[in-house]
Amino acid sequence: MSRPRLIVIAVVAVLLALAPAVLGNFGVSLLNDIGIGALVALGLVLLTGVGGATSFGQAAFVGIAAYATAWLTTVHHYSPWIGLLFALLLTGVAALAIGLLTLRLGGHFLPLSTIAWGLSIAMLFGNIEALGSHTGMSKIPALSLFGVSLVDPRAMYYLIWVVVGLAVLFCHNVLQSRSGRAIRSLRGGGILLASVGADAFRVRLALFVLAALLAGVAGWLYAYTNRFVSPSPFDVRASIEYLLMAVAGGLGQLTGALVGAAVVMVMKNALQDLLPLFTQRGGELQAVGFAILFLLLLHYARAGLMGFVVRWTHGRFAPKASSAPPDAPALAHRQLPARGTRVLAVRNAVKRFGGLVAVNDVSFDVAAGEIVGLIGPNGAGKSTMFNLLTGTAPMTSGGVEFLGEDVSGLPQRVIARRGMARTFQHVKLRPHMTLLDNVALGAHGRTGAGMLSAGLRMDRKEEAQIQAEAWRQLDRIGLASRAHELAGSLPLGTQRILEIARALAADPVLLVLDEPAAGLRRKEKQELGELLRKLRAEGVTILIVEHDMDFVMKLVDRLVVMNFGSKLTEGEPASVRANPDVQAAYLGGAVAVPAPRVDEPRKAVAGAGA
Ligand SMILES: Nc1ncnc2c1ncn2[C@@H]1O[C@H](COP(=O)(O)OP(=O)(O)OP(=O)(O)O)[C@@H](O)[C@H]1O
Repeated sequence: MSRPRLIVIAVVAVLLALAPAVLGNFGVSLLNDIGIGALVALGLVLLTGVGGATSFGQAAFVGIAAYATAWLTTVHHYSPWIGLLFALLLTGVAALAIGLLTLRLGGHFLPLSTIAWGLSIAMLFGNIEALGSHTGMSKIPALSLFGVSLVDPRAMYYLIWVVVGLAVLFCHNVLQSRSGRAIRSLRGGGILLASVGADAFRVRLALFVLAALLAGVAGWLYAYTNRFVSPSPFDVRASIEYLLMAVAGGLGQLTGALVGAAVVMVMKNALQDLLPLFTQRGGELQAVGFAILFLLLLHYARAGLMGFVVRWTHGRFAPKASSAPPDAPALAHRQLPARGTRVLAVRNAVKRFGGLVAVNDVSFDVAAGEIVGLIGPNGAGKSTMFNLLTGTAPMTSGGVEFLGEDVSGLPQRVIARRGMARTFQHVKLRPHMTLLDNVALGAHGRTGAGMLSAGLRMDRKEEAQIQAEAWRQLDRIGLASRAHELAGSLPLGTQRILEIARALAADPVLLVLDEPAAGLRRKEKQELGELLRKLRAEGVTILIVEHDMDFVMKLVDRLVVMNFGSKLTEGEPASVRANPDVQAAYLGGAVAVPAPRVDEPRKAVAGAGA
């Protein structure tokens, strides 16, 4: 960690430690509320800010935990610590059930569904007699820790802020881990994650449960801080307040949760004190005040207050990145099949999009250690074929065998984990992640550390291996010196090469490349060609779609040519080049002479199709 960052953390910790000594009861209670709010907002920073799933129902999880522990300790007189376990269990199970039902909803439907369950859970609290209906439950016993009673808010203060500190550390660790890279890639879409062997739904579900558990811890602390629970602090209005905290502080920064909670709580209290001086309708105006703050933030400070701080410091407080790979043993390597054995067999593949037959009864094989080019004019069905064989899209009929096993119908992530890695025609990198993190994501399917072990830093050994692998692959493509730059800062052509490094980090048997040379300069193309030849020499099998005929002809062992969705022919480059049908497909039959170099098939075909 950088020195200035350590100093800032130390100063904040000392100030927080000294605060109860100098603040009155009101100040301490306010800081307690800020700490509890920060825990919920922390979950929202992860879920909404990083993971891209907006929740308007987080207060319901606070409520579930608060009521669970209140009920267990007041009605059944269990220890508050058993109450904590019960509260977290109930919150986790509720989040799992709600997540399973709603997280597959796309677009605006997910936030809408969070409003629905947020409303219904809060209403439920008010309608259950055993939970005190609308009056709630009081006389929650005080907490005690190592024989010390925490009945005094000053004593609770230390517990709350130690928990907040530990929660921030846990979330920070998670974000820097294998799970964290998957979470940070959620906005890149399910296909990207599946291509590295990850299940986007499971990642989102785990994140949803983590955010709910943070809200659950907040609920447990709430119950013992206030020693009274009633339905209203857990309704959708409270959820919106938590969301406002996360937005105000900065959805992209964990520390934004703390800053946002402080801003919203202080503002809420200030409005509560000030508005009655001017009007009797202070309560209503307070809601208007918050609405205006929300609008101003969305217009002028979407990155929140911490976004300003990050920009102001120019990232100087960012953790110091290591400029060398860690010294760690290599990740386990896959046994590559013997050269010449069949790696891939596509059998009578058909794909229909409504009335359009994009792939029509195509069959071909790819053997271990060869480079096969899939070529054809624009719209021939090459990318669709890639999507079918990688499991990205389902076939209408036909089958695919990979390494001797039928993989037709298997999810993309399962096929990826069996050793098929791909790149995309439209590059799918995470622009705000470093080159190193983007490549490390590729090793997801080879490793297994989950969120819990990452949060507790029990994944150190595996993480060092992943980092070492990512450095190795970056070095292979000549980008190691730029490891800590953001992927979005690279030119498009270089981003394509970075995608290859990510695919290589998966230790593939078959590398499926969709137009890797597009946008590359001459020298970069030469280097790419050298890299692919080197990979072939190492035993990696490569299937490549490419429009640059010069590049393809010099590189591949065999070509499969598609036209209008069907296979036109296949064979060695020289024979394919001399094939009149192929020339006709590329040049529309307008020129019947052999074309030794077809530089721009797109233009030729555009002319042909006209
Ligand atoms: N999701 C889709 N829905 C409907 N039609 C599609 C879809 N994807 C592809 N197509 C159509 O299928 C045909 C084949 O497209 P595809 O992208 O596979 O061709 P291609 O050979 O990869 O072309 P290019 O070289 O331009 O990338 C095209 O007519 C395209 O419009």
